[in-house]
Amino acid sequence: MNVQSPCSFDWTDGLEKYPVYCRKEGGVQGKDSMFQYVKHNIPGPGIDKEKFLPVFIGCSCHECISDCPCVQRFGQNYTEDGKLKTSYLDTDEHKVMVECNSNCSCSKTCVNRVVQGGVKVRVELFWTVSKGIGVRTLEDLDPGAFVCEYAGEIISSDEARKRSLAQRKEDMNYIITVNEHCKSGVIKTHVDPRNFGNVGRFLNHSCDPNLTMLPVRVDTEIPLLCLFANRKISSGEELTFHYGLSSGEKRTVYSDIDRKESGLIPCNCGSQSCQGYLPFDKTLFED
Ligand SMILES: C[S@@+](CC[C@H](N)C(=O)[O-])C[C@H]1O[C@@H](n2cnc3c(N)ncnc32)[C@H](O)[C@@H]1O
Repeated sequence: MNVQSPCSFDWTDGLEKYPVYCRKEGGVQGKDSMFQYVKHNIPGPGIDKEKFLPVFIGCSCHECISDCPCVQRFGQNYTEDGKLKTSYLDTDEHKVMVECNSNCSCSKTCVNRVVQGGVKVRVELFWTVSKGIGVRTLEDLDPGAFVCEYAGEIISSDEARKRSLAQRKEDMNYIITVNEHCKSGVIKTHVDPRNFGNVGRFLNHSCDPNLTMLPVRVDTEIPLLCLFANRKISSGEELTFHYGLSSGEKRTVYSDIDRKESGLIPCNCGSQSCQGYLPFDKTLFED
């Protein structure tokens, strides 16, 4: 794969470790009118800024191995070479993952700090045949490799519902809702990278994806929605994740007009297990 820059500007505004360029074919315009690049989540409407302040107690380790209090409390989630343990990718039962944080005295290269540094691998944007812009990797990836966050504005459920209803007639939707089921109920996190987002906003959906999204916490209770390779991925492959549970609808039931009313978008992932439509959170479309 040719890693040379195919167009002149870096879509991350120099904020990430590696620049992200876009292949010109398909006539992708400059990004300035589309969105503002942010490396991590920012508070949006309806979110108390205090929720973004550090809440976790720090460790005083030099090297965070098994006796680090953070590792003892939240587990050793990563291998020595910074990959997510693959057992985490094979199960629907996910434990709470918390990394060392800004109250810890370990360095930025601590083995318990994997997702907090931003995009970890070289990627580029490209124009897909039927899904708009997509993201592909410019390097081979092993299972468990961290690729990027799905970062954007964190918004309240009311705001997510308002924005989803407003966006239902548009072709591109960006709001992702993650539901974490815990003893005290369901924690809902809504991220909208449409106006403020990182490279994750260009990841397309697939019914047979090569990335898995998992919530990881660093400083605050608000999780980072992190994307890890769930299998070996070759340089040049498009990176995709599953946008949610299947909507369960059949492709032939809706005409395009009905689709615009219902918010359903036909899925063009091309996989053998394609469910026909992009998944979405129905509760966001109820008045
Ligand atoms: C988060 S954006 C992904 C980036 C988008 N392709 C772009 O050009 O900005 C989600 C939107 O991309 C399109 N998309 C993503 N996956 C798709 C798929 N499998 N089939 C059809 N359209 C898809 C849909 O319009 C969806 O609302």
